[in-house]
Amino acid sequence: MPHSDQAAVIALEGLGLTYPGPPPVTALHPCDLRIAPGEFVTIVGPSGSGKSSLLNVLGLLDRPTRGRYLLNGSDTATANDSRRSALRGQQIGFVFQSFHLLPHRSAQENVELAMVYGRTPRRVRRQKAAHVLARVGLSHRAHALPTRLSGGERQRVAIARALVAEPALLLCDEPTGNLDSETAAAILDLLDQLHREGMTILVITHDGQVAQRGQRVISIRDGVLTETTINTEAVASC
Ligand SMILES: Nc1ncnc2c1ncn2[C@@H]1O[C@H](COP(=O)(O)OP(=O)(O)OP(=O)(O)O)[C@@H](O)[C@H]1O
Repeated sequence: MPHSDQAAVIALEGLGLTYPGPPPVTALHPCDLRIAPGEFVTIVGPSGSGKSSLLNVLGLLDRPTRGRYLLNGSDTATANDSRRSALRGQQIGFVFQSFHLLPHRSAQENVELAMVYGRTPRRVRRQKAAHVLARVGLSHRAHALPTRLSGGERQRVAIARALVAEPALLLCDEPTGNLDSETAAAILDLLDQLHREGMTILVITHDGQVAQRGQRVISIRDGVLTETTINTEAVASC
């Protein structure tokens, strides 16, 4: 159980986003949110509620138009683009609905490629990739191409790739959106397992059942965040 005195992985302070237009559209109304290390948080909302806008801001792909966003203690709003790219690479592991794997590279190579921009020697890259593939239960398919893997196995590779740089946050965008319900449940079980191992996880989804797997469930509607289930001391207020 996270403690409120630990540094937050995500701290939003009066963060908001208005697209300039014309006409201007306020996609995110000013909100405060704190996610502590080791939490498993879901954000759920219908189409047009602001999920992608929030994901883009949290993933450092877009800048808020007001407020502050501290990622693992670093103030991202004042950072320049190259610092933000570095923070993104070091602190965030992304998991997408459609996996985004390189089709002509094996599972193992897809994971190794997530480390090529660092200074990790090849031998260590191989070891680390093998280790995370084992962690997601995919050692036996390490040398398969993505086209020879099932949807669930592809998402496991994508999760391994996201984990390999040891990010502070696993940021998942509709991680089960392309999977049948049984496979989706297995992927959510894997996220649960990673959470129990101490990973900080944020899942953004339109699916209420997926959202219920979170330790904290935050709903987003018309750009307003509201905490609906609170199992910890952490609080979101908007
Ligand atoms: N570039 C943009 N310029 C102006 N308005 C935008 C822009 N992108 C999104 N919006 C608007 O901001 C609001 C939130 O959109 P957003 O894409 O974040 O919602 P969403 O919850 O991700 O929707 P969906 O589930 O359909 O992808 C919507 O009203 C949308 O029309």
